[in-house]
Amino acid sequence: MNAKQAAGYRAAEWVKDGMIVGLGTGSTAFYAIEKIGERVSQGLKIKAIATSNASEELAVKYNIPLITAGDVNRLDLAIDGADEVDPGMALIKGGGGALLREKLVAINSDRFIVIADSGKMVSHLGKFKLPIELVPYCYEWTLGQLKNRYDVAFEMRMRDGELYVTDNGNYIVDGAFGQILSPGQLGDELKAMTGVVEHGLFVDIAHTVVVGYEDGRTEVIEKK
Ligand SMILES: O=C(CO)[C@H](O)[C@H](O)COP(=O)(O)O
Repeated sequence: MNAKQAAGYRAAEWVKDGMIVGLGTGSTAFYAIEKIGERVSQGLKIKAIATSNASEELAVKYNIPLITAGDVNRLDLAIDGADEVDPGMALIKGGGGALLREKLVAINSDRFIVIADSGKMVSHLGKFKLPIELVPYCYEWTLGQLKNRYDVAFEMRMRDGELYVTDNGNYIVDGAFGQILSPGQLGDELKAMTGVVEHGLFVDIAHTVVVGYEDGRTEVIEKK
């Protein structure tokens, strides 16, 4: 068992019969989905909503019944990975490009459980480049605004030589902020910029962090 698997499997224990569950995206969320799928095959009765096309495919593969947002008002639980987690449980997410759907699912869940290998735990956010989702229309102007406002390197995310396109049809720019001292303030500023759809700072959203270690141990940290 590796650290991501340990965290994902442990978080899957929170899922109970009758719950509506948000399924995260990425290599750690994969293990949570795998374990939930195993429990569904043993009779667990839940419904789920996926945060990306990739996670939806996994849910289908594991016969996890899926719903859409129109079917429910809120979720009982969401389980998702993170790229960085600070001591106050603020996160950087979006390394896998699913930040918008992930944030929508997380903020509409009664409990948001973050699953992370111990290497994701940091004293300050920002070493991991912050993903920012942009509307494709005139994105060059939005990028220009970002560059004018912040003295950091911004790089449009690419895939196979083309601009990376999210499941929502948007672009992503990654910002090398270095050390983010006020994630809430930076998040508010980014959100206020026309052309920015969403950013990967998740502040005051997580309720629980499950940290996985390489020897298979896990540690559960609850919000104070
Ligand atoms: O935010 C995400 C996807 O948008 C992921 O949760 C994050 O990138 C962590 O991924 P992994 O578990 O593969 O390290």
